[in-house]
Amino acid sequence: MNWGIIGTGNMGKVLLHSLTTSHAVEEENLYLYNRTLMKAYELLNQYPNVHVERSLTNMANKCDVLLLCAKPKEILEISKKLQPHIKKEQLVISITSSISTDHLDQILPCKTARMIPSITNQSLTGATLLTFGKRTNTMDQQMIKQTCKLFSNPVEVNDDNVRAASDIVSCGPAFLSYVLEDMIQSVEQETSLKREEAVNFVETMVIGFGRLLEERHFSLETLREKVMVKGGITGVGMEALEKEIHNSFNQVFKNTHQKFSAEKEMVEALTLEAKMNFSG
Ligand SMILES: NC(=O)c1ccc[n+]([C@@H]2O[C@H](COP(=O)([O-])OP(=O)(O)OC[C@H]3O[C@@H](n4cnc5c(N)ncnc54)[C@H](OP(=O)(O)O)[C@@H]3O)[C@@H](O)[C@H]2O)c1
Repeated sequence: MNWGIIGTGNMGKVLLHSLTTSHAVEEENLYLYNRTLMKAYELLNQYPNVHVERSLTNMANKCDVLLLCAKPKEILEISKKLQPHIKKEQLVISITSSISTDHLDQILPCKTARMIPSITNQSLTGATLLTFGKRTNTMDQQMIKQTCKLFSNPVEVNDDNVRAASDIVSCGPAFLSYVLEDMIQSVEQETSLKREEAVNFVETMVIGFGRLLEERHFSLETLREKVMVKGGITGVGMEALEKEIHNSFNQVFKNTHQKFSAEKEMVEALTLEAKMNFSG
């Protein structure tokens, strides 16, 4: 089975890495296409046996599964261009929350799915969020799940929960990095610890923290309880933290959902326009 990655930016590259290193797809069965073709050709240095194609038509002709790894508006443009070349048994997958399988179904005559990756998939961990289009059958769904299982923990999500789940799974690593960077900045301002040492301590701590959770030694709650002696040193630190950051993620999720609604409105309008052009 041949897989294609259309768009070799951040996420296209993460998926290229996770699909090949997990052997979910062998390099010989992977096809790449990017708007700026040179960037796709450059990937041959790292992945010498993948194929780079010069057009979307070639991608449609050669691949059974196509991953659309671009921004929402770009995905719609790509889908419109693919439309005349796609057959009903092919599978086209959106990797972005605001392009649902219903949107793709309105433009394309084939099977569709949504597969939202996370940067954590690069190290063959973390979740992928899956939604299956109405034209997929059980075999298609099993095939996608089994493929994702080789580099992640696949979880099915519906349209109502997709944004909240993506906020944690996909945006979460950026949010947590920010919080940890803030910890480093504060320790540098308030103590004699040098930045380089602080970075090293934080990175080592986070890797150990992840491993404790992975090995199921603690839940988040029991871990916190274990470390924090109330009235002890962690306890007084926690008092300050509770005052400063408690509930601060509420606004984060309000913002992401507001942007998501605006993006969905834009996608709805452009999908309708594309549909009318095809039928007219
Ligand atoms: N970042 C994350 O952790 C994450 C996680 C899950 C989902 N996502 C979603 O993934 C999507 C892509 O994000 P990204 O960070 O990978 O974006 P990105 O780095 O900007 O990559 C987009 C790629 O698509 C290419 N492209 C655009 N239009 C094209 C066309 N018509 N034909 C072929 N290639 C085209 C671009 O080519 P050029 O080289 O010419 O610009 C670029 O390489 C976004 O919708 C985002 O919401 C991101």
